Amino acid sequence: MTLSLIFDLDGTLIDSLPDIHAAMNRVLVARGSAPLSRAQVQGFVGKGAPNLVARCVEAGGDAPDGPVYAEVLAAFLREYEDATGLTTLYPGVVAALEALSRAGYALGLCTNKPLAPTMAILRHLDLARFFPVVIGGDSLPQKKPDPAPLFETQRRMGRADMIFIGDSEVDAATAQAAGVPFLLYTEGYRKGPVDTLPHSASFADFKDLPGLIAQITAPAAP
Ligand SMILES: O=C(O)COP(=O)(O)O
Ligand SMILES: [Mg+2]
Repeated sequence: MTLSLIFDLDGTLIDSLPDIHAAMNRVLVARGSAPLSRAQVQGFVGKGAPNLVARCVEAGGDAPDGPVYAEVLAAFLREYEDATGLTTLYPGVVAALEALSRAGYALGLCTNKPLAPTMAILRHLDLARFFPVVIGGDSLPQKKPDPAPLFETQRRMGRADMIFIGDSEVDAATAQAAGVPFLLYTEGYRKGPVDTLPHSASFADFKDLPGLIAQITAPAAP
């Protein structure tokens, strides 16, 4: 078995939005700015913490690249680094990861979330044991949708082929740029309809994932 299964994190394995939203609002309110709604913050998740902060600062009427941005980014990274209490696993994730590792697939993680909070949440939810290779949003100069983080995850895993599994437009674009199959989890933070994202197959329940992967990797009938 030479296949790597590389997973996105936010909106794919975990519902981290409640912690991201709460941490961001603690920072904004402490500065005297208005808090943002959960829907607003959800719309800004996917391209990493610097983009999230730029969009939140902009929503409050400040320049997305000025001194307010720099202060809010530093404060958010501090505030979010170990914010795990409101984050939950999507149903069936652990059983699916156990089944896939038992089946011999190598599992890796490629997220735009910075590495420190990524490792904190993986440990908190006991997911770290599944992922010997983890690439975060600040591990390389490039972030998804640049394919470089995906290729680096695969390189460190030392396997020839990969399937990428994620929830968002950014993940679909990353897989497309890398030229690899993409499985779309439909219950995460996607912005548009499922059929607007290029994908090989989609699933709404992790109990269906092992079967879907077996189907995709099965040799074609003669
Ligand atoms: O932190 C983000 O913006 C998104 O993280 P993800 O790549 O795990 O979805
Ligand atoms: Mg995601």
